Amino acid sequence: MKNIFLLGGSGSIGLQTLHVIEQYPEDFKLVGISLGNRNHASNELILTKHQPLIVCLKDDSRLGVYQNLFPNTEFVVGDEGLLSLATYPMDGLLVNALMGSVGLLPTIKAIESKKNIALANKETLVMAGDLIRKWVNQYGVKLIPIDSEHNAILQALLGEDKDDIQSITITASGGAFRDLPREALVQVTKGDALKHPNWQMGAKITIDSATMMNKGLEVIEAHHLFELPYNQIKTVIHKESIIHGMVTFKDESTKAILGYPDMRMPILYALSYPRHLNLQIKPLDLETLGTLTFKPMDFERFPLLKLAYKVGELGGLYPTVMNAANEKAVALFLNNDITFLEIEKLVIDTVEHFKDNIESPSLEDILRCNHEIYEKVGK
Ligand SMILES: NC(=O)C1=CN([C@@H]2O[C@H](COP(=O)(O)OP(=O)(O)OC[C@H]3O[C@@H](n4cnc5c(N)ncnc54)[C@H](OP(=O)(O)O)[C@@H]3O)[C@@H](O)[C@H]2O)C=CC1
Ligand SMILES: CC(=O)[C@@H](O)[C@H](O)COP(=O)(O)O
Ligand SMILES: [Mn+2]
Repeated sequence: MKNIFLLGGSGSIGLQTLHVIEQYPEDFKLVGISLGNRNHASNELILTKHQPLIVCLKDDSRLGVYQNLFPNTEFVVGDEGLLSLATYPMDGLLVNALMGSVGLLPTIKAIESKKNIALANKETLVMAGDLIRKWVNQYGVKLIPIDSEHNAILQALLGEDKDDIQSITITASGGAFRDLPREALVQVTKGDALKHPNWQMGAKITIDSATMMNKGLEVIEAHHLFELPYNQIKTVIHKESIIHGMVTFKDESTKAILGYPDMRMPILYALSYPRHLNLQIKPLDLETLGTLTFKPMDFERFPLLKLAYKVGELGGLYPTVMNAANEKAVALFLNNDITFLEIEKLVIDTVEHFKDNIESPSLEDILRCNHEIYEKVGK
């Protein structure tokens, strides 16, 4: 039985993780969870069903209500509460399904408390990939990606020698506006941008997908996960999202992992790694699948992906700057404060004006930079 600590339990990945856990009562036990404020009825159902030992609430607005309903559960609150959950003194796997930079510190604290990590929160690796890799090695824990492309590449790499890799390829659906030229982006709305063609996901990543920032974050995430230079990390538009990731070896043979777009597959693999357990989802049927299509990535059409490669190469605080600017710009867009194209502009301008890079920043440098950029962008 594996103990599971789930951060971001009320979100898209969080709820799908719960769905997976519920299919395997003999294998996984939810012992800790963090929950937001979106749906209290759903939160109460989760707590009734799983009876976790510790629960982190986003704020204390309904703390008393929860404490009365679940007197045997320990409740903690806010950012400090996330750290208490991450460091809970019990072995287990921490699933980080938080959205954004808030995910970084709990990941680090969980590593220090020797928990294995199943990581959906890609922002963690974008901001502090070098430090995370160092701590993962130092504390001897596993870091397993949930992000579908990286999870697929992890599967394709199992049993292979890193020296035999020629390149890895991350596929991109193209997002909500993949068929629109740049000129048409002037008039797109929030509602349009939130319509992802293939995946049902949280709002922030859905917008990142429409700007192609998501692929940029994923390229940096892959650099840290697989310890590959950026010229060995490729992206291609694959609008069906059936192939999630590929590894090409030096002899030109290529391994690809396929499946319908359903996050329960990579989530289960991250929970059961390196085993593949039964999963009751739509079986892949090649006969009805039809044609799989591929288009070269257009870096002029998607300048944020081009920026991410540049920022990744520059290293230091640059990925944190890009990530913080993007997180703020997307929040402003979702709040109807800026237009879709202003997301790109804010992110590019912020990176261009940044002059205080540090080659090997400490965690404190990264957190301070993240906070300063987030506060400054859009002001
Ligand atoms: N959704 C997907 O299919 C995929 C997601 N990812 C990555 O996984 C992560 C989560 O994505 P997704 O599930 O879509 O996002 P959601 O927005 O659906 O869920 C995010 C979760 O984090 C919680 N949260 C956000 N901010 C805070 C905070 N400050 N304090 C405490 N809790 C907080 C939310 O609470 P609340 O309920 O209140 O909003 C929610 O539980 C992201 O990094 C994303 O890039 C990667 C691949 C696929
Ligand atoms: C499901 C998943 O892993 C997302 O990160 C997905 O990749 C988003 O789709 P895009 O390919 O459009 O970015
Ligand atoms: Mn992905």
